Amino acid sequence: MTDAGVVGSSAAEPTGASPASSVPLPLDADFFQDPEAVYSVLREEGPVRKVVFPLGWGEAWIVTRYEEARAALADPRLLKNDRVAVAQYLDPEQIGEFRLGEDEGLLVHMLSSDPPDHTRLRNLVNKAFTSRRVEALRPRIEAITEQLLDDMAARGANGEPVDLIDVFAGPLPMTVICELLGVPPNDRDDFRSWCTVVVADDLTEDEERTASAAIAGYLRQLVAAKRAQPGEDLLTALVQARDDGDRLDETELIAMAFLLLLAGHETTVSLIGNGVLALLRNPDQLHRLRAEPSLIGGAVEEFLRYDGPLNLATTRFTSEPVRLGGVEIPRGQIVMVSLASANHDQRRFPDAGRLDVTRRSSGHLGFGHGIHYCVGAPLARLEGEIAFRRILDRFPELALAVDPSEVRWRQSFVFHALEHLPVRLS
Ligand code: HEM
Repeated sequence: MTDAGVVGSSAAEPTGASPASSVPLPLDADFFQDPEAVYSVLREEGPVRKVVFPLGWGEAWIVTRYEEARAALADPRLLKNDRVAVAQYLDPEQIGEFRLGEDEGLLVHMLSSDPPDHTRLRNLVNKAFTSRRVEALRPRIEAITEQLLDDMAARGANGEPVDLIDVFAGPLPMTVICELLGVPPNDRDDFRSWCTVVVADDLTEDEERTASAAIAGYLRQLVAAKRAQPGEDLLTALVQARDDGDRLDETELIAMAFLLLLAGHETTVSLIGNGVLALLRNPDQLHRLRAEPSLIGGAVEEFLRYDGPLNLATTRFTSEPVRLGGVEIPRGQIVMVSLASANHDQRRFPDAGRLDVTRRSSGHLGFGHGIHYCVGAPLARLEGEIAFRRILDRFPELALAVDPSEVRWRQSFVFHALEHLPVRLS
């Protein structure tokens, strides 16, 4: 990587380079602590520009303004299926590092499919995540929340610091999605640790293959167990859909389970963690929310906009030249849409850098947009609403247990997630 035109190694300096000449994107330790410092520069330069990702990921186009990001997410010329892309127009070298779990078939899921496969796969689970079906989970989610907060209270008694991610924000969504899919309690820790490995950005090929093989092997066994002994869970329903008809094949079934489990917990952890941190850093907003709990639903949307769990949307490829915000992206290019940047675009959200729990944040891109819009959004919203309501109610003296500058973000291009969130309850 050269120094020429580095965006944001001093993030304040615009590059002046044309959108078609690539500049290295400084996704270094500083970036993860404050992505907005880089995005604000990129956004002012233009809506779209070509960049080089570190760690040998190669070149891609990054979309940073709201209008263009929304348009890109809904553009049918931007495809998701990299197997088709490689077969038809993409240099396999180009996307080497943008793949995950390919050898094990974990990738043949809806989020890396295009219509008609995407439509077929999504239709199999759409119904399980409608607002009405999800609302039926409320009592169970409340019970899990209460139990976890009891544990947290016990650990935090006498003013001891507790890690909110470890004891609450992590286990809540993991327990909910595992119960929904029918993953036995004893297997959950293993699954979570494989997932943590598989989503890391700096894996060697060997590490990635080992983690993907462990996940795929485990899920194959789980599917076999559901066949032998059907349950009342979503995975059993998917196994039956596979066996009763021709609606998905065995590899797609495993990949679907992987996607739902991974997407179902990796992100919601950060809705809770990032949201609690945002409130603790903005005491006026915390007071407002405590005084008016009816604002919590809207506040969850604002957390998703202000410091959402995903930095970038997943990889897309141009199947033909695409003009976006006046910039021509040639055919066969990788396009990364920055959800975090779009959600901070002043053109769409005035005073975007300010947390405002009364803001009308609808239209934010935290759950994506277009046909891949998050299928689990109703579940994530419900978990978020319950989590914030109960945390604020039970811990009126909740405070950060470290200086705000000591809070560290995980080094991940895609996820915007805290490593830990040490808090005191009293
Ligand atoms: C706050 C929590 C969550 C956030 C911020 C989030 C965000 C997103 C985003 C941005 C996308 C689109 C990615 C893209 O277009 O590249 C997506 C897709 C998806 N999400 Fe979520 N998600 C969350 C929770 C969940 C949960 C709880 C589930 C549960 C099953 C889930 C399942 C999925 C699935 C299956 C897709 C793929 C949809 C498709 O391709 O049609 N997500 N999510």
